[in-house]
Amino acid sequence: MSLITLDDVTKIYPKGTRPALDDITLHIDRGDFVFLVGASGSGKTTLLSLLLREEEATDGEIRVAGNDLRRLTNRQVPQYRRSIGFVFQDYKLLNNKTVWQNVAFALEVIGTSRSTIRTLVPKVLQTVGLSGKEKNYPHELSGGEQQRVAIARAYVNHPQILLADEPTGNLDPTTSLGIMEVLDAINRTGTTIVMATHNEEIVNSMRKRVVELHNGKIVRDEQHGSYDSALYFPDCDVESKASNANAVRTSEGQDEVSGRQAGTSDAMAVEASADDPDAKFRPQRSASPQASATLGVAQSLMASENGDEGIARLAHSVHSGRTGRYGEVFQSVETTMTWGKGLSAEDIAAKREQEEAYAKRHGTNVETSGPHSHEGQPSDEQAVQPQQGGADNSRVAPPAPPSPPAPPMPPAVDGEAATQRVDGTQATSETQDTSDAQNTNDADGKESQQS
Ligand SMILES: Nc1ncnc2c1ncn2[C@@H]1O[C@H](COP(=O)(O)OP(=O)(O)OP(=O)(O)O)[C@@H](O)[C@H]1O
Repeated sequence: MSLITLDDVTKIYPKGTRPALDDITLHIDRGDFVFLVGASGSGKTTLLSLLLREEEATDGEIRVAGNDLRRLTNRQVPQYRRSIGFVFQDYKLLNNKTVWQNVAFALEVIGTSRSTIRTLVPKVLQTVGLSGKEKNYPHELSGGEQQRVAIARAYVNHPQILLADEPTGNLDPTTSLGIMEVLDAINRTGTTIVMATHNEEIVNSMRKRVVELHNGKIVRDEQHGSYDSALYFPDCDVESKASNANAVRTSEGQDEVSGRQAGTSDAMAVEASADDPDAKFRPQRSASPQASATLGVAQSLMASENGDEGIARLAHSVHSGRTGRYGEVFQSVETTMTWGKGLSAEDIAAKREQEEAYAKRHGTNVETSGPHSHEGQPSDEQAVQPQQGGADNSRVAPPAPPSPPAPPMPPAVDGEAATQRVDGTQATSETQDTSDAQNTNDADGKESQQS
């Protein structure tokens, strides 16, 4: 029996002019990874809201993990939501709490003992690559790091279902890759993931099940599916980038179809071996089943040879600069400046000065020459630059890119980008003892407690 079933479900909002969901039927099995795709307004968020029981269906039956959501009383809803992790596009962290406190809070509200919290929080933070950031506040983190906190908070209770609404929507391709690695590893422990996204690069690389919505109806439900965002974002700028990207692909002789087929069978092999995905990583000693699961994810993340083909493809795609139509258009200023190298605005400015001085000395053009521009490769200095405060703290070593793109020359350093960086010099977190996390109040946190 499926873990999630929607049968003939319709949702009409009170002020809606048409059904947001129109008689949809969808069954999702335990352990599935499902991408919900479709144009803006097609009903993706509505579907997730119904599963989270934030909204109620106008018609039809929804069952989640044995719960008939029509029969759930309002008093039972909070308890129900605790069995589901939820990750939002805009993170929804508690800004007045540290990383540790944000994650611990999710456990406190369900009455987890302090000792279990002390065991679980560091493990889940390790899982998402945030060890060392425990005392930072959300404003001291990059977008990718904030999303990792949100995932840690959603996953710390090891829910059987994790719903994610555009979790990479605000992130650059490199950072998104790190987030997908975490979600993929979580999925491999058996957690069912339903993720709404517009990011075709992710969908096409991961080749999971794809459910496509259009005007509230399911128009496609495909195993190992793909997605063409140009259908939904037919902007001319995007279109021209798309044709350029396709030209690059063709000239490189990349066989999309055969690649896809190979990937499909690989993906199937991964799924076939997923009957007991925890087995390989099961820890010898652990405080609880939750701790085991969390540690399992951490171990699978660190054992890169266990990474699945979808992530490898995504890493290859991102690192070779094929960031896709949507990705290119939505690259953040921060990424454009650093190309995911984790360089601070100050570092970039210094590097720029260095290059200009070099060009002046040698009478060459700064765009085409300089100490760090040989053959279009990033300099060694850039490559080994510590990731302090960088967009992606993942410990996962993605497959080596065959030929990394030259880092784009940075535009003038602006204050906005500078403030997005985490430079680790903030004093606020230093005064906060980690143990305070266990003494957090809940009054102010209720507003955004996830799930
Ligand atoms: N609270 C609401 N009241 C009335 N109409 C709503 C409400 N929320 C969503 N809708 C409508 O329901 C439809 C589906 O919206 P939904 O947010 O589910 O789409 P979506 O696919 O998630 O879009 P996006 O990709 O932009 O997030 C849209 O027509 C939207 O305007």
